[in-house]
Amino acid sequence: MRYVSTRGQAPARDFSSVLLAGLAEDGGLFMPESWPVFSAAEWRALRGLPYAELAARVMAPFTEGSLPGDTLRLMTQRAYAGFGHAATAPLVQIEPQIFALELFHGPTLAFKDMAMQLLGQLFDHVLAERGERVTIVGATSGDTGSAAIEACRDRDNIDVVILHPEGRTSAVQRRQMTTVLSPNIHNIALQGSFDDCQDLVKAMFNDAPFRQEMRLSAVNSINWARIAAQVPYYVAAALALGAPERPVAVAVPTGNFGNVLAAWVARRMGLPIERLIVGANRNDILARFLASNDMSVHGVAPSLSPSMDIQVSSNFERLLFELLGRDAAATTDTMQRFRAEGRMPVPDEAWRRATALFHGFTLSDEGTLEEIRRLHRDSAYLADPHTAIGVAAARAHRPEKGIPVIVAATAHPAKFPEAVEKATGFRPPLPPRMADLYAREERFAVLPNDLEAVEAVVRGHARRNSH
Ligand SMILES: Cc1ncc(COP(=O)(O)O)c(C=O)c1O
Ligand SMILES: N[C@@H](CCOP(=O)(O)O)C(=O)O
Repeated sequence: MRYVSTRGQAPARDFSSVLLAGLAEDGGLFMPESWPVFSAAEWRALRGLPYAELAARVMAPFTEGSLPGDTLRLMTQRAYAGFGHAATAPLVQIEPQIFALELFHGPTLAFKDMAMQLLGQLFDHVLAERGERVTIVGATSGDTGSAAIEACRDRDNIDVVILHPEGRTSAVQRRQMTTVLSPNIHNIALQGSFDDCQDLVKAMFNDAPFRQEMRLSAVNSINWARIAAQVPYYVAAALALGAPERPVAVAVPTGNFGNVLAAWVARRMGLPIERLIVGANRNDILARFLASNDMSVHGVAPSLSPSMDIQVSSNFERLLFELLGRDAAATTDTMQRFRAEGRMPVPDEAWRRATALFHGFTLSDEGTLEEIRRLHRDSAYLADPHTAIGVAAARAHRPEKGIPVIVAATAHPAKFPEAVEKATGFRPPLPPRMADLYAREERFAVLPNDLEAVEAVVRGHARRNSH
């Protein structure tokens, strides 16, 4: 499989090169040159397979030409071996028609592990094969950072620098990152929002000499490998609920638009997903876009679902590219105007095409607490604030009877104990292996929102590269 940039000015690349590059050299995001489509018989053949096997088969078209099928299979087996649930991503019915797809049984208790554990394997393999090393720079609103750190800690050929917005993650999320004292792991608490962190990461990639010198690589969902590794769980869930004979809907608590885009990709591959429901907190730019074609940035406001405190959703560019008929020049122009004016001018017919499939929903903090309370009371289900928004979104946009809704349950409630306790009176405990999290030493640097300052710190850490 070859990949092209949404901005049309970077050379096409294979999967391994896309993995290492992260962002395309022209500032765009990589997309498959064409979409693989599975037939109904091919979907049926995946039904009931162990998750690692299913994941390898679903991802195979994306890695074709870069990785032999057996190598990929070995990696998926290793990636999911350490998960805390035999089903890897179990599907739990929480009310009529609504099912939680629990994606939080990995080492850091959030859905990011589903892709990141595999990315760790992929980086190992490709870097060893090429005899190269990389400096990973990542932005996190709380979960990507710890999942990346967990997947890449103690690697000789990878340095990891993660930027999180100072004071805007939960304490558990922050400590999961900052208490990892491995020599190749570095945390920066940025005086700004997640959007500022993500802007700085992109700015480092767009600084060509710096990017080259540091051999930068990405673990955010700007990296296509992240999206590809998030497709299989939608396939597994849909098959379990009767696909390909029976259509399903998918509801996703959304921030950077990566997780819901992965569901869109599954649909593009022929999985019968009837609708995609996008849940938002008060940072509701995507819901506003879907309701009235208003994609304007209002500034990031803190909420009880901090991982979704995002206004500029990177992966929207991938959908835009498709909505504009893969017109890279129009995509570039639209993205540049968005950056310059803070408002994205999406043509009306493209917006209508989006709204035929995507439905938006916004929930306040009070609504989120009420939803956590309701799920606990009526379904004996303990949801974290992000998952609660997904469930409320599913209920608000529930399709006709007979079409089940898969809700991406994106984090374990123990990552957000204060919110869950406030709603239910019950404080979910961390698993025993994390019981001493609050007693562990933390290490991180606090930096202003300034590219030069951040690049200096990255350079300092990546200097190990030349030894
Ligand atoms: C717990 C949780 N839920 C939802 C989201 C939003 O997912 P996405 O950024 O893929 O839209 C995130 C962060 O990405 C998250 O960590
Ligand atoms: N919510 C994320 C933000 C980054 O998203 P990503 O999927 O692009 O890595 C987080 O928790 O860090």
